Amino acid sequence: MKIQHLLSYVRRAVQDYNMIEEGDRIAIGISAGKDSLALLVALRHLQYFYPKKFELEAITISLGFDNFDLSAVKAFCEKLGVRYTVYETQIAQIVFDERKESNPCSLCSKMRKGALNDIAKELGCNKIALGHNKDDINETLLMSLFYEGRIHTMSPVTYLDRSEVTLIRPLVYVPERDIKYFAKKEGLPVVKSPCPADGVTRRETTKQLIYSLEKEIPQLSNRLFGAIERSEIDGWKSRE
Ligand SMILES: Nc1ncnc2c1ncn2[C@@H]1O[C@H](COP(=O)(O)OP(=O)(O)OP(=O)(O)O)[C@@H](O)[C@H]1O
Repeated sequence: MKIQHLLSYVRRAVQDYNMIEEGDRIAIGISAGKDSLALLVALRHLQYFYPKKFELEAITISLGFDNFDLSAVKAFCEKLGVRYTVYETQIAQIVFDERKESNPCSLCSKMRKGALNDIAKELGCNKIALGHNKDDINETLLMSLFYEGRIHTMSPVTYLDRSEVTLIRPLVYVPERDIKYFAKKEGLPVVKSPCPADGVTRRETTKQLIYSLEKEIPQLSNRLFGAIERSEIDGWKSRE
C-alpha cells in the first residue's frame, strides 16, 4: 500500500465521521506498533492538504517494562516534525507483580487509557487519535458476541464526558494487512510489544478464527464490516 492509498482511506473516514474540526489539537496515541505509527504518518500528511487546520502531538504511555527502547520512534517523530512525549508509568508492575491479575489486559487497558487522557489534556489536546484498524473493529464485534453475548464494537468517534476528550479512529477503513505491508515498505520504526500477554489474548484467538474462516468464505471481513455499518451500533452509519 502506498501512502496515497492509506491517505485515501483515512481522508474518507475523517470526512464520513467528521473526525477533524478547524483548530483541533489531536494527540496520537503511539504504542510503537505498526498501526499507531502508520496513523502518525497519515495524519502528518493529511495536515498538508486537509482544508481544516489542526495540530498534532504524539504520546506514548510507557508501561514500565525494561526492554522498551523508543529511541527510533523519537527520531522518527523529530524527522516528521511532531512533538513526542513519553510518559513513564508503573502499570506493568501494578498489573503483574502487585495485583497478579488473572485478566491483566483489562486493568492495563483502563490504566493506559486514563493516563493517555490525562496527558493529552495536559498538553492542551481536545482529541485523541487511536490506531484501531478495520480488522480490530471486526474482531471486537465477534469478541463482544462470543464472550459477552452482546452486539457491540468500538465507534469511529467517541466523546468521553468525564474527561471532555473526543476519541477518533481514522484507520477504521484500513485492512490490517495493508498496514503491515505499508509499515514494512516504509521501514516504520516498529517496536515489538514487551508485554508477556501480547499474542495470547482473546483478540488473537478471534483474529485467527476470522483468518481461517475467510479461507472458506471469501469477503467475510468485508461482510462483517458492512454489517457493522448497517447496524444500529452506536456511532456507525451506512455508506450506501
Ligand atoms: N502505550 C500506549 N501509549 C499510547 N497509545 C497507545 C498505547 N497502547 C495503545 N495505544 C493506542 O491505542 C490503540 C489500540 O491499542 P492496541 O493495544 O489495541 O494496539 P494495536 O492494535 O496493537 O496497534 P498498534 O499496532 O499501534 O500497537 C493503538 O493503536 C494506539 O493508538
